[in-house]
Amino acid sequence: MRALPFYKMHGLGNDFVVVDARHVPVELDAGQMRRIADRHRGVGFDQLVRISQALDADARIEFFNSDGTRAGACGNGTRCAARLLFDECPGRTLRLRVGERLLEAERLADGRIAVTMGEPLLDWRDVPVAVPCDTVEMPLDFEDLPHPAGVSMGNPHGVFFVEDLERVEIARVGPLLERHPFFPDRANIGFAQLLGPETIRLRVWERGAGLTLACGSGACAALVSAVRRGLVRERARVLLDGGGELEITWRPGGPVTMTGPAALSFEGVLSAELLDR
Ligand SMILES: N[C@@H](CCC[C@H](N)C(=O)O)C(=O)O
Repeated sequence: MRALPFYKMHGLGNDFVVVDARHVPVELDAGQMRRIADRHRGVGFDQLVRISQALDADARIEFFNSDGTRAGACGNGTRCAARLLFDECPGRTLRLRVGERLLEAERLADGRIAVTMGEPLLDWRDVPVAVPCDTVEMPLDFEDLPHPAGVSMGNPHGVFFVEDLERVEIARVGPLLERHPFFPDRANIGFAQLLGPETIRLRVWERGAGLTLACGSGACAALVSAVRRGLVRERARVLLDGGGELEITWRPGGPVTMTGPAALSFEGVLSAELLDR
């Protein structure tokens, strides 16, 4: 494959290689993606984001984890793709096709991007989890962790509300929970601590990418779970490891909205050597 231009972007430190396949076909296999994701020999990313044409939207956005697997949603990556599209053609709103979902993005006057992420799926079969249950509090017994909540934002999330985030060994328990038989499609594992009536601190072990500095869909899942448990009302600031925050809102029965920054770090070219199959 010939050299391929890319954008290196991030949302609160959750970082992406973004490729534009709207005018040239870009097909990367899992091996190529893992090579590009390698932070020593490649470029490094948590997710690769591919923008392509859509018949029913301004663009189609797809996401791939650093282990080469596909992700059905990515909040921070969606804002980054929207930022590129807004830079190219400033306008009030964009419609983005992400899997089955049609998302809407808006660039605010302060430069942040607001995305309507669609409705959370809350049935146990939709998360999915292996055991029929109420996903507000799921019967997963794991060490001394409390029972998690389950949510799909187009991708699976388990959210554990803990008293003290510093006491959770995320790098150890994250991979065990990601691949726990309770989550048949694996899952993104969030650990949330309530800091106030409108403030949640969140750390996420991401499926297929490991511990990341931020996770947009994870922030949506945490807010939805906190609302369902009566811990917050319909809005919260979610503070992430990368610094900064996402503002998430959700009213039961409606879509989740996520607002936050999207940064362009640099533009580059993926070498033919890196893209060799
Ligand atoms: N970083 C993302 C979520 C990425 C997807 C995830 N690892 C999966 O496999 O579902 C975000 O900002 O939402």
